[in-house]
Amino acid sequence: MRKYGVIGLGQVGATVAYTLVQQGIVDELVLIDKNEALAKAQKLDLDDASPRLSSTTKIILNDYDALADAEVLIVASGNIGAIDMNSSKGRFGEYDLNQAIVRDIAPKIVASGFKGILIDIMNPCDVMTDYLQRMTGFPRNRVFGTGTFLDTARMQKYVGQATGTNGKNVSGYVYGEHGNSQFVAWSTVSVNGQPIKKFPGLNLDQLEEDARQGAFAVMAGKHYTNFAIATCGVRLAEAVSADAQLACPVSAFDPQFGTYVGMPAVIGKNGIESLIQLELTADEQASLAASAKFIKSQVDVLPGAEVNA
Ligand SMILES: NC(=O)c1ccc[n+]([C@@H]2O[C@H](COP(=O)([O-])OP(=O)(O)OC[C@H]3O[C@@H](n4cnc5c(N)ncnc54)[C@H](O)[C@@H]3O)[C@@H](O)[C@H]2O)c1
Repeated sequence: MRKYGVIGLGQVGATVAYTLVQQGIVDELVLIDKNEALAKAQKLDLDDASPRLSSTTKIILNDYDALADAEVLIVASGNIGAIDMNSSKGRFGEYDLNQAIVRDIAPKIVASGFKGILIDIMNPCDVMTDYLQRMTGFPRNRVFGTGTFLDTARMQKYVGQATGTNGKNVSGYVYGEHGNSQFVAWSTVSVNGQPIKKFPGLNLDQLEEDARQGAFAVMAGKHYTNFAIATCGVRLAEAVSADAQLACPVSAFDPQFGTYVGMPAVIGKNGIESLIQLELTADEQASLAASAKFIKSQVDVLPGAEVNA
């Protein structure tokens, strides 16, 4: 029996839940949101789909205890309305509100006896992932964030468009913060197996900026993003369940920096199975260190963050 949990049933959590139910990925799904009416409505809506689906998912509502035997817990709580599109704070518009969410949910997750892998989506993603790990005290391999998995998909899409290639055939990674200090490590990027430097005339700075601003391009029209991030979250959860040993960029704890930061890692049944340390250029290494330093500075000041630092 496969059982997952999702905390936060707004645009992102609801799309994660819908994907899991619609694709028959889980047998049981624990859905949790502090907004009882919303949680109930999401369950009703998903249950209404059940007679038309080829699989059946049992949905358990607002019961932390039911997480005890869940394999994966996806944290998609947050306050998307706190992000001001016109502010340079970006995802840090949610910083104050979402750190309080961590302090609310972390003890409840621990008390539930949850023993699985926790995947954080909540923004600012690297900071909240690190804080969740510290406040739960779970081993670091069992907690990771979606990090730059989505930013890397955006980079693949834009590089694919610029080179007339399907983005699936673009490899390489966006490193660093899921936020302003992220960067494309161009030394890792190739198109159909050819290094990016073999494609002259590309405006790499613009492509990097397009990937960095990808969320805001979507938010300009609908004030949230959901499909791509839910796809990323579900893909990572499935990689855990299948012990896929999937190499992909996520927000993982790097002892070198003492914090969570976006970098390639191998995902399997233990969560982060290993970090992939690529030989970056000196500039890329410096950008990664600077991004990690910024993330750590934002976590270290949070109440209680010193406990499991
Ligand atoms: N990492 C990424 O790449 C990425 C991409 C998109 C969105 N996000 C983030 O995901 C989060 C969710 O986005 P959204 O658009 O669904 O936001 P949303 O505001 O629509 O939904 C958040 C939900 O969390 C619930 N919630 C708040 N506090 C809670 C608590 N203490 N316990 C349980 N539930 C609680 C709210 O009731 C709400 O239903 C945000 O932080 C957003 O910035 C991250």
